[in-house]
Amino acid sequence: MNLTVAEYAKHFDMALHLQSSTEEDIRAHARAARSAGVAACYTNSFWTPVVAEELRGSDVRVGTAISFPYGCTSTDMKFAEIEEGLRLGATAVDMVVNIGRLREGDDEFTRREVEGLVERTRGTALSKVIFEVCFLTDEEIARLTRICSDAGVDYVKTATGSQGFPTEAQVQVMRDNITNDNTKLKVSGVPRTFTMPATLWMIEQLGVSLIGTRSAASLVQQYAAHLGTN
Ligand SMILES: O=C[C@H](O)COP(=O)(O)O
Repeated sequence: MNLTVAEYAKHFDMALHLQSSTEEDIRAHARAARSAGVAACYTNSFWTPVVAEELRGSDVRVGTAISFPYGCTSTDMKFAEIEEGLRLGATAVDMVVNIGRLREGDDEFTRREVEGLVERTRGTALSKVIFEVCFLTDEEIARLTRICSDAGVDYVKTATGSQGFPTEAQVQVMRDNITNDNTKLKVSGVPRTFTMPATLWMIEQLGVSLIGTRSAASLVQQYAAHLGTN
């Protein structure tokens, strides 16, 4: 594929979702994301205005995470959190689905949440739905992927990074159940020790469009060094 460093960087969403983060931690995270030239810089929604301020004038999207990490706040709370995030400058919105309702087979409930995200973000921000595949069967992963893709979600996303790691087989189930060209694949929740060559394999062989990780800036540096030695 021979990606340039800038092209490689745009395959990353850099995320910092730690309860202990101070405002200075968040500002440093946003500055590092800006300097690395990643696709988006994510935090929990409280920090959205701070990230928006740090990223002003750059092409790095302001990412906000909704009902993160458990996904079990009420639907109205999720929608209010999305609307506030957009008002405060978010240009990419990742929402965790209600895993329990999905496992119960309540597709109508799931569809309503997912469609609510798409309606609110359309034309303003990218929409991404977070699954937490470690809790789901392949059938549930396939069903949720189809619901998201049919609803017009921009990205289906494997995990929050706070629970189990997604497997390659689970990523393939997601990829194989995307129903149209508009929905892409974001892999996150991968082991924090994963390597730059592993990210290239995900992008080039597994059909992954975005990788969500706190390690994004370091991976971009590793890729630049790798190109420098080739
Ligand atoms: O949204 C989730 C994050 O991209 C996960 O990143 P992390 O596993 O490095 O915390």
